[in-house]
Amino acid sequence: MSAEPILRLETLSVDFPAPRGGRFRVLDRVSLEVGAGETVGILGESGSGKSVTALAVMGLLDRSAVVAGGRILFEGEDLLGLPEARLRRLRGRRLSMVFQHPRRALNPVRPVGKQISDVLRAHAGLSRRQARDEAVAMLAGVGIPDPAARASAYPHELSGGTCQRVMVALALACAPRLLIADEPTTGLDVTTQALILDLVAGLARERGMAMIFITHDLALAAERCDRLAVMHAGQLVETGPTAAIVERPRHPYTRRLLRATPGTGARLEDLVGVPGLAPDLSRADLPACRFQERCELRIDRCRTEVPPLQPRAPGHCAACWTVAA
Ligand SMILES: Nc1ncnc2c1ncn2[C@@H]1O[C@H](COP(=O)(O)OP(=O)(O)OP(=O)(O)O)[C@@H](O)[C@H]1O
Repeated sequence: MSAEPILRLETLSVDFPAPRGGRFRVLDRVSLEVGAGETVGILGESGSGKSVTALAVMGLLDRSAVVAGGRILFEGEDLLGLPEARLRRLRGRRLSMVFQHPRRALNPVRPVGKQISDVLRAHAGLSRRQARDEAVAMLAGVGIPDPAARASAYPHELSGGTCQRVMVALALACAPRLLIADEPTTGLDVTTQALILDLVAGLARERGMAMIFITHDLALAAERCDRLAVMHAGQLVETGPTAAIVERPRHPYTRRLLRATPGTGARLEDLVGVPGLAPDLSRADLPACRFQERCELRIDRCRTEVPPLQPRAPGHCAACWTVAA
């Protein structure tokens, strides 16, 4: 990775109000780096904290969330505590996100071409005409046929796949330094999925953009990402180069995930290989390693002391008391 990563999360912790009063920790000291031109896949079961991590970076966490500690360094600047106006300027210009549900993320009462030209005008200072032409060119760039006509369509007039392409065009409109794609192809057919992922990967390579790819689909992440970060119940348990993790996973949870993944398209929740449920994060007696109760290798220490993320091979770290190297 280049000397200075585009994004560096340092021991980021996020709490939400607990149903019975107090707070519970949904992100527990998460540290992660993403370099220029690099795609990092964040993997984990539902509720493991992938979206909360993404929303924290974007400054779009629910108002009830409390950032309990850590830093979010974007190009060296801590995003936490930045005034909202400055964050808003960063979003869409240097930081962008493709959401899980494009129809919900797009403005339903504005034609899609206008939504893209709004971004171009606000952030790149283009004239109305330049922005309109550029928006049509961007729709063509994401493979939408007859882009000039589609530019004046409203989201409800377009298919799910086309809306997702519009989201990608919107997210890339101002050539961000970091793109976060949260399950960007959920609900799309395999062909459209591959087209969209190829498109984003191509642009990322071309522009040296950093990318975070959030998914449940381990096989897809293995195919698309340079590095992987595996999360379980709000804790980052393993991170490293994709090939190293796939060939020799160190954390017992990652090993189970790999054993449970027969091939591309398999979704973790469909599989039986990871026994037990992730713990209820609002429980008062949560073990220090949140995988402890599901782990066949557990020792007493796992209940009381959080294992640090430690290097096991170059660039490959795992947080576990029981794996030696
Ligand atoms: N607004 C909120 N209020 C309370 N708890 C929340 C809120 N948003 C998320 N959480 C909790 O934070 C935890 C992490 O959720 P998150 O959405 O990040 O998981 P995820 O890994 O992205 O899951 P999925 O794959 O299902 O999207 C979960 O326990 C979830 O219930």
